[in-house]
Amino acid sequence: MDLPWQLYVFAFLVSTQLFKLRRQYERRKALSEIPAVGPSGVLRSYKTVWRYIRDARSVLQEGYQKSNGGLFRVPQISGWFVITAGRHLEDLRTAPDSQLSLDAAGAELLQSDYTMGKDIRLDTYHLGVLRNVMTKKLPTMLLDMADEIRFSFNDLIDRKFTDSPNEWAHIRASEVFTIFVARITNRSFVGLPLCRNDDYCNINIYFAHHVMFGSAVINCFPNFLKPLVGAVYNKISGLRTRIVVHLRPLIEQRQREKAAGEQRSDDMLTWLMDAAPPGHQSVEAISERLLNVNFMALHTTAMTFTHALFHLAARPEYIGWLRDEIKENLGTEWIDSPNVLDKEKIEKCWKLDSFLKECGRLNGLGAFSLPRKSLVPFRFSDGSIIPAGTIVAAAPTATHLDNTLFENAAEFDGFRFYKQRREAEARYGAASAEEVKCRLTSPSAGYLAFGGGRHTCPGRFLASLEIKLMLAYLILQYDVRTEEEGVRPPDFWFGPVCTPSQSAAVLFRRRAKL
Ligand code: HEM
Repeated sequence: MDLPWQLYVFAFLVSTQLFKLRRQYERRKALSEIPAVGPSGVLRSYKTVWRYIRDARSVLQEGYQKSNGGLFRVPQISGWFVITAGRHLEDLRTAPDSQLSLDAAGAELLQSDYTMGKDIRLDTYHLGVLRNVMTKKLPTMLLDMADEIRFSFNDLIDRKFTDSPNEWAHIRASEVFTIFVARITNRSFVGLPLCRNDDYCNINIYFAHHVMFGSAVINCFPNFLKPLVGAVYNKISGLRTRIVVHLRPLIEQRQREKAAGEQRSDDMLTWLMDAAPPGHQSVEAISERLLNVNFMALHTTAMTFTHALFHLAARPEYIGWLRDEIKENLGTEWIDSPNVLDKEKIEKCWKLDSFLKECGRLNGLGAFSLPRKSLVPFRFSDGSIIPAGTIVAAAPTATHLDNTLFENAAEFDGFRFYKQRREAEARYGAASAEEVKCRLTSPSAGYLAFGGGRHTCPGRFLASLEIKLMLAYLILQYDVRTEEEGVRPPDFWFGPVCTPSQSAAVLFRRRAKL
């Protein structure tokens, strides 16, 4: 008797799921030595999974405190994540990619092969461009960014004012400053006029939603169905195709200019085209690469800026202190003539640097960071072992609230790092390792806003410069306050992800004189 084909498919599906469950069971057994947050039984651990979805920050905080600087694990729908602190965090930061891999973690957590495209994992040439080319070009990028900042403040903020004197305009900060950052960043990624094109900016902004939502959907399906679900999802979303429509004319023009030996634009698009190895040079591949670089650059920078703006608006005393420092180091001429700016002058604003670092300490991107997947059984320096296939990460919020790392850790002190830096300078000299450690862009085992170790964010120098310039312009040109005076709008948390309030407004008032 012939069995119906549906039965074969059913048997295949059941056996792949059983195989998966068996692997999960073995991994669960291998991790049983590591203390768990909440009950560790298969069914009872789901209580903590639910708690994690609603309030990941407190789950990670509880694990961090109970483990006393050791490893701990938190349950997820798909198994357990192992979280590091102290010396284990140092192991995580320094482990080679062949043992603890960021790309493999991205492939699992973000389903990057389907949401972002396989190319970005198969060849990471964009990292070389960010670390080497972009960082050297910052002094010239700065001038373009300053010009775009002036345009965007005129276009997106000043238009909200009528002519009445002393007027306060309500600005929905998250929404407006995400558009700001998309324009300013893309001024040095693709130049004018594309950086001001609304559709182009929106594609880049919504790509983050595409990745986050897509990974949640695709993760619900068994591995063998993921390519199909991924293809359907990309077709429906359409963003990866739409970006090519905007970039094709620019890329083809630059290809023609290069062939003719002509002078080409000096921007991210050109640098990526020059660095792309064979097999990654098509218009589609370059467009996708730039879309992915934007994915990593835009929301991170916009959220960091907005968090800082909310702190500033709730604590007006800082506005005066920072204004004095900005005037002293940058003057005011650059507001109308960006050409007079230089990077060194901005770097002299130590109070601004410290203020931003403190904002990043207390209000970062979330409670879970530095995700890595173990490709082999990984041994920590104290001998603890996690099996291959485990997701391991750090808990930045809990680390940043650790009183043994930061005095009065729960308190906001905008000049905390400024005071430490002045002290380090006096004791060990300017540019000493101790002084450098206090800077916004210096990661450490206790400061994780930009990740750490071999994968420390390569865009942090650009982000720092961009945010400082935006804030400097804002502080010189406007007074700001929160809707409820002195009260910072509460952050929005979903699972381990933190964003500044999406609905809160900041009140802006134009200053009569600088
Ligand atoms: C304030 C803004 C930013 C914050 C807070 C931030 C934060 C981070 C964090 C936490 C990581 C993970 C590091 C790790 O796992 O160890 C990361 C990685 C990364 N960031 Fe940023 N980032 C920012 C801006 C940018 C910008 C502007 C760019 C690009 C121009 C960028 C490009 C990247 C890339 C490519 C990676 C992956 C590095 C790798 O694979 O080795 N980021 N960033």
